[in-house]
Amino acid sequence: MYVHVNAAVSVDGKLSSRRRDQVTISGDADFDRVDRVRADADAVLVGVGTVLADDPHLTVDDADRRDRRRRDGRDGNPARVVADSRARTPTDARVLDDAATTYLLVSDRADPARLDALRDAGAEIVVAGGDDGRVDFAAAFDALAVDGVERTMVEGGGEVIFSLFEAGLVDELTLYVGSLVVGGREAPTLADGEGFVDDFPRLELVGVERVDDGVLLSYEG
Ligand SMILES: NC(=O)c1ccc[n+]([C@@H]2O[C@H](COP(=O)([O-])OP(=O)(O)OC[C@H]3O[C@@H](n4cnc5c(N)ncnc54)[C@H](OP(=O)(O)O)[C@@H]3O)[C@@H](O)[C@H]2O)c1
Ligand SMILES: Nc1nc(=O)c(N)c(NC[C@H](O)[C@H](O)[C@H](O)COP(=O)(O)O)[nH]1
Repeated sequence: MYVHVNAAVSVDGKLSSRRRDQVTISGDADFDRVDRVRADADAVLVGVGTVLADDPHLTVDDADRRDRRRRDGRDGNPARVVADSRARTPTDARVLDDAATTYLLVSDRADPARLDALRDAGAEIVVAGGDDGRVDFAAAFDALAVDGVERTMVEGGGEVIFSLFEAGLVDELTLYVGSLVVGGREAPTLADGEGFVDDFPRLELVGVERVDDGVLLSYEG
């Protein structure tokens, strides 16, 4: 699985405010770039924290890009994937509408009745639990690959992105740094989780570009 993490942060590295509601950091050009990255992916992945906070749709906005995908024999939108160990995704979440296939990655601790309700709402359930009761991403990606998902774009949030770095699964990171200060010790950052104390993952900086009123940094994992 090729894993491309994309996120937008404030100058102080925050994904959103301490209220954890969505903060618009990207400008129009960056959102258009995000749409292009989505259109190139087989799947777009977020954690359930992002679903609960933002209720994202995770589809391709640009009709030409969707048409191009269909001409290439693909679905108009990439699949949507939610890391959701305990099946907390609301059954009326926007990711569960019929615009694309949606996989929920759950652990074996998820309540079977919740799973039935989510299946009825259109979700494909993938059980891939790790020893810590959370999603084992390596196992989940192997399961998705069987369905032809070879390229996944990850759109956050900070808990999921930390776990992917911890598991050594990040191939590429694009980070838009907007020119605003958010602050807040409880505000989510690019990589939260437990944090590293040694053996810090190192990335290779491969691109720096001014976009909107911010900077797009491109890294290889
Ligand atoms: N600026 C941006 O680019 C951007 C992008 C996305 C999100 N955001 C913001 O980020 C915030 C949400 O981020 P978040 O960090 O709270 O949530 P998140 O990373 O989207 O989701 C975290 C949840 O995913 C579940 N999960 C399942 N398996 C996991 C694993 N192996 N590792 C980590 N998590 C796993 C956990 O819940 P369970 O234990 O219940 O499974 C965990 O609490 C919101 O404020 C949103 O607006 C900003
Ligand atoms: N690239 C980017 N710039 C931002 O300023 C911002 N706040 C996000 N946030 C990502 C988060 O996952 C959002 O929930 C989805 O970008 C919403 O996706 P939809 O438009 O609903 O498909 N992403």
